[in-house]
Amino acid sequence: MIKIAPSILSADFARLGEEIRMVEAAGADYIHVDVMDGHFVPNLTMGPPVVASIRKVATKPLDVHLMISPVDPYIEAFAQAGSDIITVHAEATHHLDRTLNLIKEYGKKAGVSINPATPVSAIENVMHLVDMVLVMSVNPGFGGQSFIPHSLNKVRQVREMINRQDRPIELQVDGGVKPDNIAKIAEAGANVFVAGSAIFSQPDYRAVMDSMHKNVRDSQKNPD
Ligand SMILES: O=C(CO)[C@@H](O)[C@H](O)COP(=O)(O)O
Ligand SMILES: [Fe+2]
Repeated sequence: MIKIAPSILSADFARLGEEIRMVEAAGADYIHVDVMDGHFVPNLTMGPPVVASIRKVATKPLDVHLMISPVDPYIEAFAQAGSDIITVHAEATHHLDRTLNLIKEYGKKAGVSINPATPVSAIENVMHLVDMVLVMSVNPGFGGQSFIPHSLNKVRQVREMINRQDRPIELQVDGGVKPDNIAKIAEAGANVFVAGSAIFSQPDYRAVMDSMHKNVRDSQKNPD
């Protein structure tokens, strides 16, 4: 079973509540919220007040992807705003172990993300602390970029690391995920798929998510 996390970065912000209700009705498993600071990534998006407003509308877990540095001073605000999963970048904090523990102290699920140029070894020593690993398949900062093919190797490596743990850890992929490449990414071992432009650029959100599920199912039935 795969999970789909629509990234609201590509939604119509003027109608954000309605967009969230629509993707939830269309089968979203998580609502993916991209937080950017104009420093760690070259773009600015939203902060805790917007997450708190989304919380009032969303019924699915809020999957908050923090692309901000420093990050520790903001964990409390994002936790109190109603995030369910808080994902931080390994590259954005000097003390990743401390940052992940901080998220857990607030009772939230902790995710760790790595950029395309970061080796999976960067997170080897924090696997015991995380509930989710996010492999970025584009350089973070913008929606609508193309999937970087080398990311598949990293997904395979992270899947092996997860399989060595004695508890379930989600493996999320974010960036350039589309109905036509999702099966390959699932085969590599991912189970949570962020998709922004692929969903919100189409008039029928359910049709996109259904085709994502179908393509993964078909490839599982007929490998190769
Ligand atoms: O974190 C990010 C970008 O930094 C993503 O969540 C994007 O918003 C995904 O958008 P698409 O590549 O699916 O259009
Ligand atoms: Fe994201």
